[in-house]
Amino acid sequence: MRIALCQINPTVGDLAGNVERILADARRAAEAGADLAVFPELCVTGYPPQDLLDRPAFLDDVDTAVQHVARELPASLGVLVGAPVRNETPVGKRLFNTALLLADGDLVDATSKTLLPTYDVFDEYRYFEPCPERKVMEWRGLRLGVHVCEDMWNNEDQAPYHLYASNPIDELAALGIDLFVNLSASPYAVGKPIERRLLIQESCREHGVPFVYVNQVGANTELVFDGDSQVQSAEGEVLYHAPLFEEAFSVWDTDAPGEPVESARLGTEVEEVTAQIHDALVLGVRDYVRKTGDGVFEKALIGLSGGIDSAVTCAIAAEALGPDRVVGITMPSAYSSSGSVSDSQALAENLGIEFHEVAIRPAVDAFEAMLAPLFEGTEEGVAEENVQARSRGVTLMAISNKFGHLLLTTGNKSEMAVGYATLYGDMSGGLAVLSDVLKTEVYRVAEDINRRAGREVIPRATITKPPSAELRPGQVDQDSLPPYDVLDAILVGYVEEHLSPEAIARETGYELALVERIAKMVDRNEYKRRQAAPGLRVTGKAFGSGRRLPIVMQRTRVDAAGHEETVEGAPAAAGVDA
Ligand SMILES: Nc1ncnc2c1ncn2[C@@H]1O[C@H](COP(=O)(O)OP(=O)(O)OC[C@H]2O[C@@H]([n+]3cccc(C(=O)O)c3)[C@H](O)[C@@H]2O)[C@@H](O)[C@H]1O
Ligand SMILES: Nc1ncnc2c1ncn2[C@@H]1O[C@H](COP(=O)(O)OP(=O)(O)OP(=O)(O)O)[C@@H](O)[C@H]1O
Ligand SMILES: NC(=O)CC[C@H](N)C(=O)O
Repeated sequence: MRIALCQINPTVGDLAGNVERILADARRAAEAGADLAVFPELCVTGYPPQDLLDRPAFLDDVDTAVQHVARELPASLGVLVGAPVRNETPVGKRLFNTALLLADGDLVDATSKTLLPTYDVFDEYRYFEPCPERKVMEWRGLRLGVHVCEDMWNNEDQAPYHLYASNPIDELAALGIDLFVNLSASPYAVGKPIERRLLIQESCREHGVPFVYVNQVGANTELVFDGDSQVQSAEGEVLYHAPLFEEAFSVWDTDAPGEPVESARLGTEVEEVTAQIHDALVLGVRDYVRKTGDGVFEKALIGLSGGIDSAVTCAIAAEALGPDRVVGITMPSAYSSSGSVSDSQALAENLGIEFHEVAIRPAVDAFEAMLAPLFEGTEEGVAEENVQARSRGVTLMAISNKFGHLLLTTGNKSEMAVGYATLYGDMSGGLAVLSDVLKTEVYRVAEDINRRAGREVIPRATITKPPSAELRPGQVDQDSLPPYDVLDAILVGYVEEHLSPEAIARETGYELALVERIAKMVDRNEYKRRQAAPGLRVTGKAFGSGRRLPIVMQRTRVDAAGHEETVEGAPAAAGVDA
């Protein structure tokens, strides 16, 4: 049997567009002599459809879209597509997350997802009822073990579960199948390609059954899907591997399976991981701009400080959209270094983007004069510093409003973790490009950008200067933060691995007092992150919908002797110098 792997990029809610994409690949599959075309999980709606699934009219439209796909398919081609299907019984959640086998105008067979991920960014049990039974789909004489995404992920590393009670892979194999077929919508995170590779390999080897895996590609809001569709032999050798971060189409023949191919871009080396992060961010920006509204965003807008974060954000935007669709604005204040303008200008020239200078001094002076009577007798401090960041925010949002540009925010994960950003200042904007990229990784992405270009795109001075908010004379980030390699190691433990300060101090060897101070900053700045622009997720634990912590909390505990101990307080107002 010839099987087409259709790694398409659906847009959430775009039923007409998604149907068109499915039919285009179905026609291609038929032309290539395929018997079956496999598409990703929920490809008719795009993943994740979230609460669109609560709208009856949307579900009616999905049914119509599926019928249309079936009707318009090339004759005798079978397609496996993912769509939500109503649960007609009166018990349980109202929908199933289903893989539909369509051919010749009809629904031939269907099977639904059993393991519904409900952790991190996934919320499937909110909508779907788990499928209680396993079945084999027969097509063109082959017994197919069709299942949906998480159904193949019954491994102990899946937070926050131990093993699921059911194991669809083992259960399908026990029914006697010729081939596993997985329809996925599995977002990228550092480490994911290698994890998938090994998981599929384990299933193949354990059961002696080959595996066809088809994943969605493209970005939908914060999630970036890398694709990574593949075929593995019964021995767990890779026979086909789709390119990451782009649409792909390929036909694989079960009767002529071919030789093992090179395992490319697994992300086992640091440079590979950095390159993957870079590609994920580029795709994330491109698809956000392309898929939001009615193509409202002709251009992206970035405040250029001469620093590393705005430079990397800008270079990614230029790659995603083309340099003619990116606008950089430098906005010097009284405390800006001369490099803030010249390095920004050099970056703009290197990228070939539109570039303007708007001095914020008149605005800052005006605010100071306006507030002088009220602030009389007080010491200068964060309030005055933040007026600068906010004057820049107002300026950028004015430009955004006037020309309809999308303002990109530049804060990285390290800064967003500890609240090192100004609300309604540099946090103004619609999409946070780097908010899941630690500062130490931002430097690696900058080097990667220059390496790929084979020239200096990000100016060397931008990479080597000490990071500074430039909100007061001589300020550098390290006045109030530990060096970024130290900070990032602590943040990985606290944010990504959920470790206690004590465990982090033990593991890293850093002083407990330092680790506790950072942990406290992370906790206290939850309110800021809740108001932040959505960010592109590239790690297993990003700020955003996959990390839900209370804003209002007091962390206390009782020691063994029954005494109350304050662990971390969360007073009503706290800046970064907690
Ligand atoms: N729990 C809570 N719930 C709701 N609101 C809360 C709150 N705690 C404080 N607030 C409010 O938040 C305000 C404080 O937040 P905010 O006004 O942003 O100000 P804040 O966090 O105090 O200051 C911003 C800090 O970020 C640094 N910064 C700024 C800009 C760029 C960079 C950089 O290098 O990238 C660094 C800057 O040096 C400064 O230390 C308080 O005045 C209060 O109104
Ligand atoms: N002089 C400036 N001109 C234009 N934009 C600025 C300027 N200063 C700050 N910004 C904007 O505010 C963001 C936060 O800047 P800041 O310099 O305070 O911190 P940062 O996190 O070190 O960022 P960067 O590495 O980009 O400098 C910048 O990324 C930039 O978008
Ligand atoms: N859509 C899904 O079921 C995704 C969950 C899965 N573990 C993944 O990320 O690959």
